[in-house]
Amino acid sequence: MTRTVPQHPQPAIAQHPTAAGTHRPAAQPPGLQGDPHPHHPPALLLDGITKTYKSKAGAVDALRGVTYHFQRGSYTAVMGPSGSGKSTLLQCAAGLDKPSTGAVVLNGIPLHGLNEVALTKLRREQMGFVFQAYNLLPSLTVYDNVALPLRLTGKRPRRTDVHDVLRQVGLEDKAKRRPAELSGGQQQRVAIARALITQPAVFFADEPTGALDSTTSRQVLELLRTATDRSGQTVVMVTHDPVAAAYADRVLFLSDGVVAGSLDRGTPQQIAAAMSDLER
Ligand SMILES: Nc1ncnc2c1ncn2[C@@H]1O[C@H](COP(=O)(O)OP(=O)(O)OP(=O)(O)O)[C@@H](O)[C@H]1O
Repeated sequence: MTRTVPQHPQPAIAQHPTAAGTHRPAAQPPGLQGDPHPHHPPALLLDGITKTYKSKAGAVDALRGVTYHFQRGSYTAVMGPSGSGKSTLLQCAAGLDKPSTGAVVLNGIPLHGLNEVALTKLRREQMGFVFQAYNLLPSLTVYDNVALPLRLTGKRPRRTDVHDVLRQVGLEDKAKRRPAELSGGQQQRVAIARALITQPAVFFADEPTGALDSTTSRQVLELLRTATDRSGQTVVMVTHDPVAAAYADRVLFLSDGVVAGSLDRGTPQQIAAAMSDLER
């Protein structure tokens, strides 16, 4: 894939003309649809997804037609103003919520064709989750927290595999501790080890560094970077932080429920400038 680094003060992102100030579902131009590959299915395909939340206060169109190909081994940050649909996109992409229309296809498997049991199985086997709340089980040791996803899929975790992922996140010596005995950054690294153990095709990360200081944030972001560079895994990460987003190959900007633009290999400064253009 050719990467271009736009030089500010040129426009940092190519904005889609219908993205702002309109509530019509907008067909995205091909340039904003990721990188369709003629021979390999993308790790994750969002195909024209919309999401409308209905409540007593009325309907909210959180996503208004998003088509995007996340290629295998890519690391994509999703950014956008508050309320632009980032969390909704992640929830739909990970099968935690259903789009109102459109399809989500993971490794060639359409999620809408699966019942709850099959969806849960696919999620456990092919997706890894790293969220701001670490969601570790407090009564289990670090070792058992990391081994849990394998146990849930009925596999017997091999000690060497658990120790191997703990070593990757630099916590081999903490295997017998409980989460409450670790710092926030260490807990997040346990959460990453737990996501790594099943070797998922796609990692979904929602503000993974939101609660961390800059040193531990860097460690966590580098671990996700390594997952793509060494193992060809795919990362989709929602973040508000331009420094975190700069670890990605590409930043995808959402605005008002549509893809408003993208920026490849941007520096934190370029990403921040693009964000403020979007919020203007
Ligand atoms: N369960 C829900 N019921 C009704 N409306 C919702 C629900 N969840 C989200 N929304 C609305 O959908 C829109 C998109 O929300 P979403 O949480 O996806 O945005 P976001 O970009 O992740 O925002 P933030 O950066 O503030 O977390 C917002 O207008 C929000 O109010």
